[in-house]
Amino acid sequence: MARGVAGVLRRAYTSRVRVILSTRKLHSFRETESRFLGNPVSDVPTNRFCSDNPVRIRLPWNDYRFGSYVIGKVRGFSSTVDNNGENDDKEACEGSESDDFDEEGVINELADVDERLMNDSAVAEISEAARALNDRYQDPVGLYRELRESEVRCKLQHTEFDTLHEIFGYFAQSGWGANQALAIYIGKSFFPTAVSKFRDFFIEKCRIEVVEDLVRVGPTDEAIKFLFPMFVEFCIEEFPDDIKRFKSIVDTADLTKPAAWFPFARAMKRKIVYHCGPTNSGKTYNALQRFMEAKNGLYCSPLRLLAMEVFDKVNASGVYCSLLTGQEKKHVPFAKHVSCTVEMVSTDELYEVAVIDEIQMMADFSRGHAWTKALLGLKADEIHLCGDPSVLDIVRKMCADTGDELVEEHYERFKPLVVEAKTLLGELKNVKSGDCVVAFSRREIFEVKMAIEKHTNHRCCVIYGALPPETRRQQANLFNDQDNEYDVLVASDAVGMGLNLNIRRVVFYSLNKYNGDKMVPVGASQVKQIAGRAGRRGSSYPDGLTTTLHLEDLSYLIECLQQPFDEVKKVGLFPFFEQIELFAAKVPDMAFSKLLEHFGTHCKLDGSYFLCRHDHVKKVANMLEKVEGLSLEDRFNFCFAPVNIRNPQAMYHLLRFASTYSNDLPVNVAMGMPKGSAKNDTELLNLESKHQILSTYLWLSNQFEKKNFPFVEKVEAMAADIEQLLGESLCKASWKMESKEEKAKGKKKEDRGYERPASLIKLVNKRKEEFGLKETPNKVVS
Ligand SMILES: Nc1ncnc2c1ncn2[C@@H]1O[C@H](COP(=O)(O)OP(=O)(O)OP(=O)(O)O)[C@@H](O)[C@H]1O
Ligand SMILES: [Mg+2]
Repeated sequence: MARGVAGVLRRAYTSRVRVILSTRKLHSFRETESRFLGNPVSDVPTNRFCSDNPVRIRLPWNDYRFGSYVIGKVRGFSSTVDNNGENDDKEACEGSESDDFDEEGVINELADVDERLMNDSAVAEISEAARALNDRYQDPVGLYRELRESEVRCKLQHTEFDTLHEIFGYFAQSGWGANQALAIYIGKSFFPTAVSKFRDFFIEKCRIEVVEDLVRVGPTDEAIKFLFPMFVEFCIEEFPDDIKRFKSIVDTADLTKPAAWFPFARAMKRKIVYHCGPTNSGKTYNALQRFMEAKNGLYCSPLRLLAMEVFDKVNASGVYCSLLTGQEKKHVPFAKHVSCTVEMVSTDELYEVAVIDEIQMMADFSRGHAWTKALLGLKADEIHLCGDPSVLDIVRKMCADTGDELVEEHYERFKPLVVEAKTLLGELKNVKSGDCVVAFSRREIFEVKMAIEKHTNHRCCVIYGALPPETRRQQANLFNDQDNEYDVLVASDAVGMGLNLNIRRVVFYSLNKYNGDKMVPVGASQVKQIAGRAGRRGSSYPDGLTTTLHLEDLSYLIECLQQPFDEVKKVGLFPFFEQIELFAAKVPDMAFSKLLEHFGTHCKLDGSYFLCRHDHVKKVANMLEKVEGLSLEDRFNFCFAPVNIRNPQAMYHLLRFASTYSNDLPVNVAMGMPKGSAKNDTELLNLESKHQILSTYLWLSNQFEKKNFPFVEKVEAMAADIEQLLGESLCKASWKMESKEEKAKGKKKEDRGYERPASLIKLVNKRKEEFGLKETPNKVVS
């Protein structure tokens, strides 16, 4: 080893090396592990082994020298190093940080040696050394036993000692090692300590010839994989208490078999009917027909507004139906049917027919768990799912797991959606009666409304997320009613799901949206949902049109509408309170926000599920940390209250509600009521904000005992007053929008007429040129 092990290895890893290992040894390791833990092999968290997933390991020296990655495809513990060109594939390229490559450093070090040859020879050398190591010690567990029993202390040279330290240092930092160690319940935080204890043991006990062989392999993945089975045996003997403790934490965070959480639903033979198709194809209509025929039923909606629409329709057709949302319970006497928001689903009641609308929302990053829970847990003889085809495959898989019968019904749109190629040519004065102009921010919505009302004779209704559903409904009714002057709707994506409005044409004002961090193009499935509001069967405009304000956005719109539905591979899950409670018992004295984070890092999930994001919950949990005297369950409920975390006033009131509750005092809303409708945007925002606070109170009153929230009637009356004021304000709204800076400075913006924020979709411009979209005729897309 004339050039020194470390030098050779560094050079070796400038070329991409793939480590291929056999599954046989992995399996034998799993058996060892399950034997110890008393688990059948199948209970072991197999996802931790990543047996089919490439593992990307950052080499410790990357940071200061080569900046390259090694891709190891882990299939077991006997390893070979394979540097054939064919393995030098795109995975390696994806992960490589070749931009950081310190070329000068390499050149200095390698002097006049041909780098490629050097790498190849170095790799070959390691490969040879690793092969020799594995051939010589085919039974690492046996070797470990031998070391355990050995009385002899081996004498090491300085260089060997240093290289061993390098090897174990590399081991302690190995992502692969830390992941594999999870399978024997060595947690990631304990892993480096376990490795350092193992190093001390190894250095003390190891035979000199093993050390020499290992040193030849150096700080590489091969060395780790050789040492790993010994490490496992060592941990099992040395750290039984740590392993048991960690295992019990992991077991309480086990989300691997969500179907088993609902034994009653599992005991039933349920029939699942999947109404699968695009927007405006009659999916919800047909499911509701079955719902209304049943002797009792439950309809689960993605939106309060849609739950209200169904509540109205079902009652109007002579079937008594109650309404249940987080904020509102409208019990209709003798009703055996309920229209609810999906978060309010009870898995305790027995129904003949349940409908879960917009089932593709199972894949939603934050709310998906509510749909998953409804599908797995509802006790209904028949469950009708309405949705697009994106979750069809995963629903098939879930039904196979639960043993439910699945019937698929496929739908086509009643009438094709036609894209108007002419667009509005950038002029809002080209809007027509029955248009819905879609913008993705509150500010843009008002700018559009003002511009249309200033430059045309049309009057606009508005619908956006911050408005209470009652106000949205009132605006929707105003627009749907043909006997008034309000014939244009300006709306955000809040109009997107399932609603039936009298829309002739959906016009996209822009196709960019703020995602909480930056502006991004609106996703294809959302564009489809929104465009699908045009031309609903039974409305005044059964032929649907869609277009954009600007020609430059048109090709992106067409592209979205033509895109096939993505196939969803995973759906959302979230633990029940009881699971969090069990977990909390294992990690006492942990702050609730930390507890949620801890749960997130320790939970086990199988490949079809992901843990829903709960950043918003953690923010509220952080704020409520200073409120003492709340039980874990109370805290859990407060943290899930619907509150706009970006609204300080709303957060302040939630904090007050929680503090009052924790002192066992009746919770009240201390808030001045506005005297009249809004005369400017600040006053309108104030109305919206006040309504949100009242809405939070009402939601909490449904989670906690009535004695703690005794002012529900008063708060409902206040909320109704504000809804009234909001409705009046929106009809009268004709003020100019101010920017944040102008608001802060109290300055008026110079009137430059209508201006649109610059489009993000530069790509579209390019494509427009490519396809010469100016000549595009109207296009039927579905
Ligand atoms: N067979 C029918 N007879 C009369 N009206 C119908 C029929 N089927 C659907 N409709 C009406 O067509 C409109 C669209 O139907 P529906 O809401 O069921 O579509 P959808 O496929 O659920 O659309 P989305 O994906 O947007 O929710 C509704 O107003 C509905 O009442
Ligand atoms: Mg529908």
